[in-house]
Amino acid sequence: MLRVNGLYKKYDDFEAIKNVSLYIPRGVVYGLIGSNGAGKTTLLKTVTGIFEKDRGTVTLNEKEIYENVEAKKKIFFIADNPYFYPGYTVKDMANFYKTVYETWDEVKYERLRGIFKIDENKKVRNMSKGMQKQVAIWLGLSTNTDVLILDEPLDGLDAVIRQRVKKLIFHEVIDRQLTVLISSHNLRELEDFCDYVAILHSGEVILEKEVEKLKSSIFKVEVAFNDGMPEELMKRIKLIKAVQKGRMWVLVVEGERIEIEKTIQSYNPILFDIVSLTLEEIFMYEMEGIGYEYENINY
Ligand SMILES: Nc1ncnc2c1ncn2[C@@H]1O[C@H](COP(=O)(O)OP(=O)(O)OP(=O)(O)O)[C@@H](O)[C@H]1O
Repeated sequence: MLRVNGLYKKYDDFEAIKNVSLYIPRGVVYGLIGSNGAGKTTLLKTVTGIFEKDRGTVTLNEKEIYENVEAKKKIFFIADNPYFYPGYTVKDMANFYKTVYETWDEVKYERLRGIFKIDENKKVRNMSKGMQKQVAIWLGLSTNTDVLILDEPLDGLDAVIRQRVKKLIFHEVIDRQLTVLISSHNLRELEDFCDYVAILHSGEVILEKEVEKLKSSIFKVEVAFNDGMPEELMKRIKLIKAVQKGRMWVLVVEGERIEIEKTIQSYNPILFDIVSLTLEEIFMYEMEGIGYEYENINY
């Protein structure tokens, strides 16, 4: 598993990463969300050892990654603007990675060639940005490393390719317990893809949660009663937010769905509906709860 503990990274006097700790178990997809300038790229490049850290530890299976060639061979990093050697074709890059990563899987490379449908004899730098991203993902998956770290890999890819890439990565997670750390601006993009999500804001992790737990622990309720909202009910449920719209109340409630239903139904509402929230809505309410102005964060 990948563990980041008390990580700090400065650019001169500017502290871009402040005391970040993450625990990423093997075989999960871990999403890192943050607005422009939140520190995602800095964090990922510091985790992979491209940038030197100022403080803290980053370990893979309890072994420090910094200046540890063996540990680094288990990780493949796809940058937001992936680097390719000048004049190199996809095939040339593949041959280069073959010499670096002992885990390189030629059969997978060939299989993915059929999926991405990109000419392996074309110079990568002459390709469009989206195609270059696809090449990076194609090569990254072919290295067959234990860990794949991706900085906004889906940006610049069209909707069909985005789904295809997600599916390919997902299969690797299921089939061989690949561990994925992926950054994005977009909660909606990662909603159906991640097991865990963390929000980075001004270099700090302000929220980290397991997606399934989150989604099964917070609900939106629309409810109305003949004689108004019973005061006692408000005390019996864990209320995050309550908004009155005429006779109807919209409540955001934390807890088990069945328990919430049972409690509210016991007051004989004349209207009652309970729905799950999107990840974006959950984060919005959670962050309001811890005092962050979500609107100002603008993910
Ligand atoms: N080389 C650098 N020198 C000085 N400051 C830097 C450098 N690189 C990044 N920063 C600053 O560090 C902060 C975090 O930048 P970073 O690129 O890590 O954010 P990000 O979350 O990846 O942003 P984006 O979503 O826009 O790519 C920003 O305030 C940025 O201006």
